[in-house]
Amino acid sequence: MIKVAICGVAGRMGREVLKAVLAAEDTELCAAIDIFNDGLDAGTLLSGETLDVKITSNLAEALATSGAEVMVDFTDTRSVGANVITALKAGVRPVVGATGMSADDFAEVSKLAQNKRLGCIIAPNFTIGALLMIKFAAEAAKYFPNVEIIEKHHDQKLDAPSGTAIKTAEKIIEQRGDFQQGVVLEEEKIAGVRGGKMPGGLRIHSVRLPGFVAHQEVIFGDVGQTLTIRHDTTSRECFMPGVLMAIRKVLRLEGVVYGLENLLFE
Ligand SMILES: NC(=O)C1=CN([C@@H]2O[C@H](COP(=O)(O)OP(=O)(O)OC[C@H]3O[C@@H](n4cnc5c(N)ncnc54)[C@H](OP(=O)(O)O)[C@@H]3O)[C@@H](O)[C@H]2O)C=CC1
Ligand SMILES: O=C(O)C1=N[C@H](C(=O)O)C[C@H](O)C1
Repeated sequence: MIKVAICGVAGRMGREVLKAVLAAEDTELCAAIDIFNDGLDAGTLLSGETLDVKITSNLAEALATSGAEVMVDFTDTRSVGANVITALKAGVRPVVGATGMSADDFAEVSKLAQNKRLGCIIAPNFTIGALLMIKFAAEAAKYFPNVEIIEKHHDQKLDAPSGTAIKTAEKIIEQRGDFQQGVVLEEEKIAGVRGGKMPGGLRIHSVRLPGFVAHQEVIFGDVGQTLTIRHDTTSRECFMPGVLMAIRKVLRLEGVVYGLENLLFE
């Protein structure tokens, strides 16, 4: 059994991971971490059945006393870097779902994972649909270098753009090299109206509204035609096969793997 600590366990994704870890035959919940609910049994987050694992806000202590082998983090952009650094220092392998880690924290995490020879998976998106969308978008960019990304999420999301949109843009930019899109003389009459600008002029537009879960369109344009690659998430269960795969694979890795595509499409 793989001993798993879940950080951010009381959140939308944390609860889903809790269900998945309890249901899988080869994983076992050993620690449950969240800011509030200290001392409550983790089972209260689901049906109320006692799991004999108390929720705690003290990550370092939870990792030191629970025998955790893997820490799954679905906290948020503000906390994820520090949590992952704490896990690696404790010799625990992180599977990171929370998006928006700072570049400085990413660099420190990479160095720590390498020096300690510990696996660490940082995955902006765990769904097969999104991974295929990114793969197909990178392929299309060879032929359609003009492209913009629209991502739509629920209105409680803290980071913008989404980690998935950033990853998609990075893969497209890798394919199209120094290509520059758009008109140099363009003027924004309302600041931000053209979205966020990535290298080469690739724009990302972030929509935040109740009613959405997670959605993205990658729109390619050429003379007289457009091509749209679109992915829609309608519930959070779809992330779980990827999370469980990462929990299993991280045990055999050394260093950081950024993006599940590196493990799926090897
Ligand atoms: N990689 C992927 O496939 C996916 C990634 N995500 C990402 O996962 C993250 C979580 O999303 P979601 O579940 O919707 O968010 P939620 O806000 O529902 O959950 C986050 C939880 O983490 C808690 N938390 C925040 N900081 C800490 C900390 N330092 N220690 C312990 N717990 C903490 C929050 O507590 P409180 O509410 O009190 O602040 C909350 O319970 C986001 O970054 C999101 O972008 C989401 C879906 C899929
Ligand atoms: O916050 C979310 O909900 C999601 N976040 C991830 C991201 O930022 O890409 C993955 C998915 O889009 C859901």
